[in-house]
Amino acid sequence: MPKSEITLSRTHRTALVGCLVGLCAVAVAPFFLDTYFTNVLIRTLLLAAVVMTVDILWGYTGILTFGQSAFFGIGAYACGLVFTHYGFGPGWALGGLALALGSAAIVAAGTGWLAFFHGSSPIYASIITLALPIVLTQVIYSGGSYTGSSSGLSGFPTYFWSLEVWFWIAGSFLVSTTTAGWLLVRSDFGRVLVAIRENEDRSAYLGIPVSRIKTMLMVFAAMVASVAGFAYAAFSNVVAPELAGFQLGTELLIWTALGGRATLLGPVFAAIGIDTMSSWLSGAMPFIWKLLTGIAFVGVIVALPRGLAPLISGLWNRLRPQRHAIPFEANIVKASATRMLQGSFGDAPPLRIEGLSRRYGSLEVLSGVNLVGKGTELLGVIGPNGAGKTTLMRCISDGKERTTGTLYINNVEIASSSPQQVVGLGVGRSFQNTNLFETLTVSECLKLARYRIDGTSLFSRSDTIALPQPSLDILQATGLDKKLSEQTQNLSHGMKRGLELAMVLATEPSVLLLDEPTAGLTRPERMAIGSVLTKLTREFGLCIVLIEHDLDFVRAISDRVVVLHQGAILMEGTVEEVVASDLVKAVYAGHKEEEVA
Ligand SMILES: Nc1ncnc2c1ncn2[C@@H]1O[C@H](COP(=O)(O)OP(=O)(O)OP(=O)(O)O)[C@@H](O)[C@H]1O
Repeated sequence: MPKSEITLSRTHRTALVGCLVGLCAVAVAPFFLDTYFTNVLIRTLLLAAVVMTVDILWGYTGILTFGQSAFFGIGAYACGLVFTHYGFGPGWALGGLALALGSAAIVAAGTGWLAFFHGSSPIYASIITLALPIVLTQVIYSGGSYTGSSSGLSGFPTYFWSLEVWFWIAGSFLVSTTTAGWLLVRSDFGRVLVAIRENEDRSAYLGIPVSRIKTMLMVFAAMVASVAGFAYAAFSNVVAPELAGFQLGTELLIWTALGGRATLLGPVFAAIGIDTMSSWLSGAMPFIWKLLTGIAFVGVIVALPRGLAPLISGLWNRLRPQRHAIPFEANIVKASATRMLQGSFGDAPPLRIEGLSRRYGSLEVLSGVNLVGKGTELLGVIGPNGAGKTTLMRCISDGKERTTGTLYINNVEIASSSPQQVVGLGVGRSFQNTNLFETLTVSECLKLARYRIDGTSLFSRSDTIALPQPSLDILQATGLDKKLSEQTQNLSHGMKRGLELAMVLATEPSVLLLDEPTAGLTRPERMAIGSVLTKLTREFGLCIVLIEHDLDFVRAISDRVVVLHQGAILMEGTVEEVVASDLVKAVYAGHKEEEVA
């Protein structure tokens, strides 16, 4: 059996064992607890499940959300409203639960649509999620006798099961959702979430639908929170605006931070510990308990900015006998019948630009650019600093960048397509600055690049990555094929550039935009990359647009050269024509604009 299969089954086995241990603990715990603590723990276990969703959203995906309390409140009020105003019984309970799930999903989808549009900043999403509980609380306040206004609803008919039964329901819910969350963050999809957190723009330029993934994640997290809220209302027989409020939303974040972001179990245990302790302190020291918890919170954040879980796992790793983890070994194979390997993208020129301009306020960075990039052609774009070369790349790879003009990729107008949609049209872009996912391994990065074509697994890790031949060539030329389980932050600069190129090629582009791909590389590394690029045009029919300052490199590999100067095309021709041109020499010598014109 290959190693990777052992790792894969290990993950699921660990999840199964963890789930069973958790369920056993839940089954026996009520027999060791008094009534007061059982009561407190039922609420705490339900809130811990909500904290787990906050950790997936914030810790793993980087969405700082204050809004999970709103979904908890939606679930609680769905229960309170249905049981108070409409009816009580199994049918009504199921109807209320469906209402909770549906309302939470719709509100979360609306919030995601508002917060995660292409180009929105993370702080914008935080402000939207901050507004959500505030708005919802106001809606509850203005609901009069229907919502119970500031007093909420209480005394409605519900299931008055014993505390043990409610404890088992809350505990099983927490254990099952946490097991699912644990498998999710360890799966291939979990790596996609980390990639979005680490470098959202780069993820989009690999064709990953960042906004859609974030919105879907928010919808599922909201649904889990709403079920917890529904169960809490049915158990406690009380709903109040505070359940949907901003204060609870902030507490959920604090518990996540204290437990340790992106550790999943840390925030879950922190929620259980802190909420239980707070309940005890509020009874034992009613006047100073908030001060004490505040001081403890500040102390932990200052001393342990990454939370408690990394400290505890560090201590545990020191104490237990050293065991070497089996690294996750990916099996790289050649992708069969890829579009690239067929070497054909039809008769139309892969890239056509007509009348392109880009303004930043009153500054016109590009004006009236017309350009055609043919298949099997390496088009060098040169020009002095600030000429507009990178802006040109940005306009080709993002439909919302340009001010005017029309762009076609393989005869399809890009209109106002987002970067991931432009990747779908066949554009691959590498960046001027090496732009990778620092904590992911080489194989995880390559798998990300195949997301658009091969999809991803939600609850498991696949050990096989199918790559097109040019990606395999780059891996071999740079030695990356021997470093598949290495984190990218440990790679040399040359290897990082190589990996970036291999990732872009893994998306199977027909138009490849390269912004100084050999900057900072040694001569042998430049030669290796140069020969791969030449092969890409000759054998695979790609249209490559290459920005370079190294004129010798451009001369060695380009079929045609375009000179940009002050946002306009100054000259276009063969390498020899451009190099011999007095106009170009004058531009590079820094002569005044009038002299050049
Ligand atoms: N977001 C922005 N807002 C305002 N001005 C910008 C913005 N981005 C670029 N510019 C300006 O546009 C001009 C062209 O920038 P660009 O990065 O495209 O040049 P370049 O030819 O790629 O230069 P280099 O070779 O130094 O990378 C510069 O004057 C730059 O200051």
